[in-house]
Parts: sequence; C-alpha cells; structure tokens
Amino acid sequence: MSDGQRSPTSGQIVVSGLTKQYRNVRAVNNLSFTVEPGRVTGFLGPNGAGKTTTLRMLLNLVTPTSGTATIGGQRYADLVEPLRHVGAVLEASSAHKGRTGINHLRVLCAAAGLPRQRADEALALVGLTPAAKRKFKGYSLGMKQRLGIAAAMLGDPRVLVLDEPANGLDPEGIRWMRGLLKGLAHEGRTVLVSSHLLSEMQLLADDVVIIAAGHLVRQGPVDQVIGSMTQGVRVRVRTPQAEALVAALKSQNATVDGDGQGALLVAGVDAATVGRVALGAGVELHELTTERPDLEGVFLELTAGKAGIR
Ligand SMILES: Nc1ncnc2c1ncn2[C@@H]1O[C@H](COP(=O)(O)OP(=O)(O)OP(=O)(O)O)[C@@H](O)[C@H]1O
Repeated sequence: MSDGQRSPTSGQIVVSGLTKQYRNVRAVNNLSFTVEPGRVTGFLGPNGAGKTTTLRMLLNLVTPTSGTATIGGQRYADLVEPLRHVGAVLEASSAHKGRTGINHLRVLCAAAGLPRQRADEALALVGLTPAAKRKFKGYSLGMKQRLGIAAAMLGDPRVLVLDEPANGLDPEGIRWMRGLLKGLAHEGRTVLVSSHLLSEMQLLADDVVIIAAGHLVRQGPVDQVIGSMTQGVRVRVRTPQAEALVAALKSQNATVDGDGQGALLVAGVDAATVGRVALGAGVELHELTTERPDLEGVFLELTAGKAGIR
C-alpha cells in the first residue's frame, strides 16, 4: 500500500478544546494537545484523569460534548477505511474463545476488506507465529495483548493508539513492547500510548502529555518536562570534609541532608555553586552530580491534589 493511496498522509493528532460532560462528571475539560508522527507520546494521568475518555473520543467511540479531535486533519468518523489509518488497542484483546489466533485475524481482515496475508504478517510482527494455531482461550494475558496489537496493525496504519498496553505483561513482554513501539515510531508512525507505568514511560516515550482531572497539566519532550521541574533538583556531593562543606553551604542558604550512604544532598543551589563554595572553603570533592527528579516525581508533583476519584 503506497502513501499516496491513503490520505491523510500526516499522522499528526490534534486535540482541541475537547470536553466530555457526563451527568455528574466533567471527564475531560477543554483539553488541547498535539501528538507528532515519528515519536512515541506517553499519555499520563492519575486514575480517573480522563485518558480513556479522551482516547475513545479520538476514535469516535464517545461523542464529545464540545471540541474536536483529528487525525491528519480529519475526524476519525470521516476517515475512509479507518483501519488503514489508525490502529487501536483499547483493552486486552477479546476474541471467540474457540478460534485460533490466526483465524481471529483472518476474520478481521475479511471484515475490513484487507488482504488475507496481512493476518500472517501482523502475527509475525508481534512474535505470535508459533502460537498461530493455538486457540484464543489458551492464550496468556500477554499473548492476548500481543494479539490485540496484531489486530491493530492489520491495516498497516500510520497512527497507533494504545490504552495501557503493558497491563499483564511480564518484564520481558514489556521490553518487547518497548522495542516494537519505538520501532514503529522510528518508521514514521504516530504512537500514542497511555500508561500508569511512569518508569516505563521514561524509557519508552519521546514526548509526554500529562493530564489530571480532565485538564492538561503539561505537554512536551520527556527530558524537557523533567528538566523544567526545579523542585526536587538536588546536587549529590561526596567529600572527606563534610562538616566544613556543610557549614560553608549553609552560609549560602543551601539545604543539606545526608543520603544515608555517606554522600550529601544539597538543595537550593546548583552544582557550580557547590563547586565554587567547596573551592573557597578549601574542601576536597570526590563527587559532584546534579540529580533531577524522574518522571514519577514530576508526575506526582504536577498532579498533586488533582488526583482522586471524581
Ligand atoms: N460512561 C461514563 N459515564 C459516567 N462517567 C464516566 C463514564 N466514563 C468515564 N466516566 C468518568 O469520567 C472520569 C474519567 O474517566 P476515564 O476512564 O476517562 O479516566 P482514566 O484516566 O482513563 O482513568 P483510569 O486510569 O482509572 O482508567 C471518571 O471520573 C469516570 O468515573
């Protein structure tokens, strides 16, 4: 299938002023963000933040109260042959229990008017070829997740949307998923993936969109979002003259704690200042490192007080 056959050629996702009001809950509130092709974008938020509702609106499974969500400039509902543009994995794959993995995919191919060999190709892509002829009811949760991704890839879509795809995967499965999704993004596809596994997102995502209580909290490249957090940045120092250094740093209004393992953790001044203060006080340094909070810390700080059941 050539690119020319399937407009929209750009797989950019644009969410603009998206709102969903249920009877008592505003699940998504005037939410706007963009997701770029060629990158993995992590969609993060505490429980009940509105992630699933947003993804379902993007895929035309829930009608927005207001606002729009487009893929390559078009609403999902207006895409011709949507499976060739967008693959989605919203929950662990369900299939007829007595059907084999390969037959499940062949049925989907037939229903979508896709060539039958796409079933074999998609199964190979997710490493399930050895289990092709086993019945779905015998699949583990991890195998069902893989089958769900295979189903999403049948139409060779430019855009992939996954809701909590790492659920149920063991560490090896998670590593495999990371490689697959990074590879698909590297091919120029748009990969939007929601997850609670923040440490995993830090390894997987190029960009993050963080929401809480239906609102956008932060969007940007992972490194920038983490780097923009000044709170939590500390300088780790090792010195054989701790007492002298602590006294010199405190005179600069720095806060100093021990890390319990012989190093000092300094907050309130940067590494250059610590080095200068140490030099001025004639203190020898054995380590001087800036420690930034990881995504977990950023996430907790950004969404503090906004989490919770609504
Ligand atoms: N069909 C519905 N009817 C009423 N309220 C709903 C409906 N679907 C979702 N909600 C509410 O909207 C809010 C957002 O839910 P949503 O499932 O989108 O969040 P989420 O970020 O995906 O959460 P989780 O990580 O827990 O899956 C929640 O308060 C939820 O109870």
